Amino acid sequence: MEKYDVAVIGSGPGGFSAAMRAIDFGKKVCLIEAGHLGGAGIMNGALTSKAMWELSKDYSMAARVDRGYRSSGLSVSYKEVLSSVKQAAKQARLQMLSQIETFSEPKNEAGGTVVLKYGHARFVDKHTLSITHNEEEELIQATNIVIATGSRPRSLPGVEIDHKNIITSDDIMKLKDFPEKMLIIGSGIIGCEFATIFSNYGQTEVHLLDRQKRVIPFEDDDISKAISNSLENNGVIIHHTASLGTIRKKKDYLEVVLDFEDGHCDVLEVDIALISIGRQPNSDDLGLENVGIKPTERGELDITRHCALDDFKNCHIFAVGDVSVEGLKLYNAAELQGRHVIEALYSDEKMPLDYSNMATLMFFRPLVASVGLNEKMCQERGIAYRVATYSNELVNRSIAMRSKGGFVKILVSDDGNDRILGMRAIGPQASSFITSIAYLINQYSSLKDANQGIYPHPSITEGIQECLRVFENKSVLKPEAFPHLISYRTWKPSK
Ligand SMILES: Cc1cc2nc3c(=O)[nH]c(=O)nc-3n(C[C@H](O)[C@H](O)[C@H](O)COP(=O)(O)OP(=O)(O)OC[C@H]3O[C@@H](n4cnc5c(N)ncnc54)[C@H](O)[C@@H]3O)c2cc1C
Ligand SMILES: NC(=O)c1ccc[n+]([C@@H]2O[C@H](COP(=O)([O-])OP(=O)(O)OC[C@H]3O[C@@H](n4cnc5c(N)ncnc54)[C@H](O)[C@@H]3O)[C@@H](O)[C@H]2O)c1
Repeated sequence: MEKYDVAVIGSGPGGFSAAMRAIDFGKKVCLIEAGHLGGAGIMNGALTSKAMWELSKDYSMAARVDRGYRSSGLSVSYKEVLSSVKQAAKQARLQMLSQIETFSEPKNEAGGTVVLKYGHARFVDKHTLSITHNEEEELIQATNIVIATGSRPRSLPGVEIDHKNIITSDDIMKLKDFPEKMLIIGSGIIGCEFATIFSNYGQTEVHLLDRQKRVIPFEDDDISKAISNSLENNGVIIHHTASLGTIRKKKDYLEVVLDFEDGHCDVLEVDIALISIGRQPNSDDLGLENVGIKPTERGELDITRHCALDDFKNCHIFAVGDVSVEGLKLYNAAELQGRHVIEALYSDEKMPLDYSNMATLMFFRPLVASVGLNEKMCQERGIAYRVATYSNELVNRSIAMRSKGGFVKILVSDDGNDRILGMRAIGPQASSFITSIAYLINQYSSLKDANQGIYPHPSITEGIQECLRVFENKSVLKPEAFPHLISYRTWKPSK
């Protein structure tokens, strides 16, 4: 039986980063993958959806008629879009394979190596895994085992996903053409991202089912409202306070009944129904019963701040990424955890993981970036705060881009320390500047520290600068002159 220092189950961002950091510590690593190399980090997930988003954004830009140009004969082929998206996935996968090949033999003094085995891994005992591939079984042993098996789309009780007309995000790349009419069930990040992508192409009538009054319900109302408005401006028809009644399969279409909170129903005919109501951890069929590990009711693996499934000192089995209960279900969270578990095992790194400055991007039109606390979180935790918003409409770069809408919103603590607590930014380039605020949060910086920055002109980041100045009543443009574009308020918990 082959023996390894570390076996990693799953090659998504969590598993791959763990395997690569283990090489740095001179370890002999076995990386096991049952499906696509790179997991949802690449295929049917972060990379492929972002490639689709980028292409759809370019197309929608070319289709504009309000910028002094008008393209003629513009057309788009879903097949060719997919071909480009597949190329993107292939490029990233080949890079991973190149590195795996490079380290199949020791390359430096530390001497770490990695072998990739395709197959489904299950625990036989605490140090032994069986790997099944094409009905052949192999056993391997490892001192430490990292479970990085990720997640899959959650199904909707009573609705059979046929992967043709009733689909999940895993099936988007199997579609043959742009649907004429599409219903997206679930208005979380995946639902709103695909609503943005398909509406950007303008080939599909997109309906979005939202159980509540606002999409992206975990964000503050002003953010959710801005996202709702921008989706609607892009042509998406949002059915707020609706739940799915029935889906009936007809010969050429789906007949869908939507039940609304006020008691009325709407019947729609669509070609495709996309179910995007969250994701389910891949913790079943891992033989966890053989090693005494019981997932939570939701199927997640309950880990410590060092990603251990038991007391760290006595633990040989760890879990990272979407399968775990900790952190946000994001690419960067999985990668952070994968790196951390190996550093905690083989170095002096003993600080528990801190997710407070983890930034997120949501790929709508325009982009939404977030880091740290929002008003809802502060209110739930009873944290007194001051909050300011500053519209991009007052920022010269945004004016030059002829870009409409978008704003930054910053929260600072109202406890005399003026600590930066969080930021939300809606607008172009939000992805590139969110990390500057993430850094300030990580450094426990105050408003005074943050105001030391000198921002380049003309840049969208000048909106952050002005927003920070609003707290100290030092902004160049004043809330009194632009009450609908600049706001400031405070909140304290009631005693
Ligand atoms: C449509 C979509 C868009 C997304 N966009 C973003 C984004 O823009 N930004 C962002 O930060 N996040 C995004 N995410 C989330 C991100 O992709 C995940 O959080 C991340 O991939 C989780 O990484 P992971 O390593 O935990 O698991 P995964 O990436 O899911 O990888 C797990 C791997 O384990 C393998 N596996 C499972 N069971 C076994 C087994 N028993 N044996 C062997 N192998 C096994 C699977 O085949 C899979 O390849 C998106 C997700 C989706 C679905
Ligand atoms: N840009 C990004 O960072 C990015 C992009 C895509 C996905 N992701 C990750 O993928 C994960 C999964 O995304 P998701 O959008 O599937 O989940 P989600 O948890 O973000 O949203 C699910 C939505 O479905 C709704 N819902 C739940 N049950 C429903 C039902 N029976 N009927 C109608 N609606 C229902 C919920 O109210 C919620 O709005 C997210 O947690 C996110 O972290 C991240």
